[in-house]
Amino acid sequence: MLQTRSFSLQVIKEKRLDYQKKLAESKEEHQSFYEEGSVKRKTFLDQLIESSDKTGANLTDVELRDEVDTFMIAGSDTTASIVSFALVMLAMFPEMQDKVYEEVSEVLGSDKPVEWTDLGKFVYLERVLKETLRLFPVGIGVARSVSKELELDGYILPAGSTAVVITLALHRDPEVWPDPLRFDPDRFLPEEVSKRHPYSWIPFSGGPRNCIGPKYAMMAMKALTATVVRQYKLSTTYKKVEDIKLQFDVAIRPVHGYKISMELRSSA
Ligand code: HEM
Repeated sequence: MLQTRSFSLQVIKEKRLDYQKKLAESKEEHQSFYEEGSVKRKTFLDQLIESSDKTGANLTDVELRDEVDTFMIAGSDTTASIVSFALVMLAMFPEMQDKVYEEVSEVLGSDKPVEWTDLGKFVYLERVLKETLRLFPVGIGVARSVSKELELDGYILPAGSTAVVITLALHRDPEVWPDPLRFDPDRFLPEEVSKRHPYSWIPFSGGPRNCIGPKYAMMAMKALTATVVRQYKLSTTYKKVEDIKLQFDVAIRPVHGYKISMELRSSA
């Protein structure tokens, strides 16, 4: 981790020097540094360096690195972990795996790679991923500091205290989710969703400081899961959701690993 962080810092220093050099050149030549309107896209780091400079925020290299790290950790570990849990679920429930395979084959045909325009058509896969996010919501909960005294359901939360919502407990509450340990993607059929409180499913948290990446995350998870299921048949020694004992580090993880066997499909 330390090595990665010093590597990130090195990249940031170089990018920043590059930015300053190009900025000076473009001022001399009265050109836009980033070729506005052209097809050339800025990377996330380019955008950060530029806006830090233009807005006068003047983030230090370490602050920039922390922003980049937040994106990398918040955006990649989370998605990877949900896809891994989803693959375990599909391995555990072969009839659901078949359904996903059929959907993916129908949309993609025999050898077309997944494209952005295909993702909206993976409706059953989306329900599978949502049900996975319910049972294994990555972050165990979300915390907020209480800025002024608040009465909630007859309880007083004093100013200065910390309020924590344990997402995992909410997502497995039998009053909200009947038979909560049953993996059932059809809980996310529109007619079922409309029966529940909008905040009964909050894997990305809620309110003004919720996750910024749900749409991108869903796209990435669909693309990855579809690509794997299309090529491999999955199986696992796990028999039921209760068998997956969880440990809580920064994210929820299975104590005994994801335990998936993959067999290349004959049509792949
Ligand atoms: C399955 C994938 C993901 C899950 C389950 C997830 C979940 C969460 C949760 C629970 C929070 C805490 C929000 C709060 O405190 O209320 C959060 C924050 C955040 N997430 Fe995600 N996330 C995912 C993917 C992503 C992706 C793909 C990105 C970036 C592209 C991202 C960027 C962020 C950032 C920057 C924050 C901090 C927001 C803030 O403090 O204002 N996340 N995420």
